[in-house]
Amino acid sequence: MLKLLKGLSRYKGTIILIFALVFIQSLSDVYLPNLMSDIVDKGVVNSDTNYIINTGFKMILVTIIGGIVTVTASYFSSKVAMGFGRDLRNKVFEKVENFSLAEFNQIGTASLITRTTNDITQIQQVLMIMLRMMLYAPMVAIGASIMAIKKDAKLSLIILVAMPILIVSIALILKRAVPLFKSMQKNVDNLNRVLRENLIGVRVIRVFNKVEVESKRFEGASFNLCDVAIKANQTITLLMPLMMLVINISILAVVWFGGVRIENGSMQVGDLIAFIQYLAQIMFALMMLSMMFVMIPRASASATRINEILDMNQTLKDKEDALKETNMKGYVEFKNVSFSYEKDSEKVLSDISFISKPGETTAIIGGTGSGKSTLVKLIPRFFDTTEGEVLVDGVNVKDLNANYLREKIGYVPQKAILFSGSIFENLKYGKDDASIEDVEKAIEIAQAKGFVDNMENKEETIISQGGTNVSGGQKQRLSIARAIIKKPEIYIFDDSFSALDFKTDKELRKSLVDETKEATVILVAQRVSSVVDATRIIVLDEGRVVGIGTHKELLDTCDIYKEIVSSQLSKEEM
Ligand SMILES: Nc1ncnc2c1ncn2[C@@H]1O[C@H](COP(=O)(O)OP(=O)(O)OP(=O)(O)O)[C@@H](O)[C@H]1O
Repeated sequence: MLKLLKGLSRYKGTIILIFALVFIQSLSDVYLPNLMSDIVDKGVVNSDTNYIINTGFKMILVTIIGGIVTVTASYFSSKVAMGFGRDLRNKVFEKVENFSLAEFNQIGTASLITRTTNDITQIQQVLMIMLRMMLYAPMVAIGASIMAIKKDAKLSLIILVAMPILIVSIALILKRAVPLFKSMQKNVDNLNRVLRENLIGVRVIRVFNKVEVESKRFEGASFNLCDVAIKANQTITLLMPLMMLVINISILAVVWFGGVRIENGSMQVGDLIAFIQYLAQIMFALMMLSMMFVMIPRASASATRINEILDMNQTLKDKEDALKETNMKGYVEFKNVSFSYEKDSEKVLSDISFISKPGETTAIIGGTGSGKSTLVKLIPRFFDTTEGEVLVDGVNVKDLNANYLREKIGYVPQKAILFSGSIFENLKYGKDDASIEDVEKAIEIAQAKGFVDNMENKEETIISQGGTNVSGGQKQRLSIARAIIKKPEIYIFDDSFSALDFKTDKELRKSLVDETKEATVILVAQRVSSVVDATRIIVLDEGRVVGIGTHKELLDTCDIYKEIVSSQLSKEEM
């Protein structure tokens, strides 16, 4: 937590101001009972109305000052806490944006969302209270103790007895509550995960009639969180009655012994009234401190979770001398590349080597799970190779600046992703300064013109969140258009034509020929018709290259390719 709080340094001035205000607030709070006792002992006892009025005005003045500084301190502490939360959220977001897919896998999307929202809110809340109470509570406890001793040292022995009882009870309650609060965060994570899966998979859940099963799963996660939250809060609510009991018994003792001392003439009535107020102040200060101690461990659990993200070793970080320039354009080379998703786990790709030059199309075909998508993901460096090298323009992608590398690539993922916003905005993702003409041209090449023109607002039509208001094939064509508009040196189509009908697939490939003639095209496909014209076809089987060549060559040399082809084409077509 302390490590995170270092980020507060930019608010140093405001924090000093808050502490100064809180200092004045505590002085005014401790001073008020003293004035009260003066009114009774000097004003009421001597029937001195002037003294009562003057001191009364003084009390009003001190109260007004106290009120103003309290409100101002609250205002500034909220400002600092919210600003700090905003900075931290941005920092976490920036870090996550640069995560490799492996790091996403490691923490999980649901947990990343909880950490960026709920966990940071915990820290914000505790910070706001800390800024106000960290100084105020000890100041009031010490100030009120000194004043109480000054009023009557012997009666202060009651405080000496009550305080340890209170402190031990608080400590016992916290010992039980803190682990419960820590586990609450884990349960929030779990609830988010289940909710997210349910929202994304709602159609599948309905069609498989699993609504009830999923409701139960959600209920389970929800009840778990509820149980822990109830237990934690039940434990904490014990604090209040317990403290009130100790405070009230102490007040009773003070009134009892104070009464005896007044009768003896060793104490004045006003002092007794002030003493009771000081006692209450001390006890409430302790209560505030204990509340802070409840919140700090919960926030520190959140801080640990946030630090986990901030400290994460970014495996795909750019080297300091990463290149931002190359002599060649659009060359892709795999040199004995092997890859496994996790250390020591089975290889998903083994010993892959090939070269693809501008003007050439390299198609990758193979059964499901044979490693096709994994292979193309190594080119924009979503992952690093386990063995061997991936070279772009003759340079190992590890030595290239990531932005520079990705600027060269137009990547169309297997699962088309569109963002909420207009079609125009979505396509401009490929090129910031794209004109409407650029967009229209890209739409035409991607065979999307037909359906875009039929939409009421054409390119200005709004795509809803997750692209749910366009069909799978339309989404694919728009994401192809987004890559085309970029005019990249390297096109990567990861099974990007799978949702298109044969006719559109054919027309799209035809129109792409012209557009991509100076670029390198790497194309993953399941359909033979999509790969027959490729310069070279790589046949993958369980991560290994079992054939490489043109359609004709492979028909003669590669049995697996022959099998794939014969399952899709008639003898005449072959
Ligand atoms: N993020 C990941 N973490 C761990 N393993 C993965 C991950 N992604 C894929 N794999 C595994 O890697 C292997 C190859 O997957 P890949 O997606 O590259 O296959 P593919 O040939 O593209 O399949 P498909 O044609 O079905 O899309 C599979 O066995 C898969 O289980």
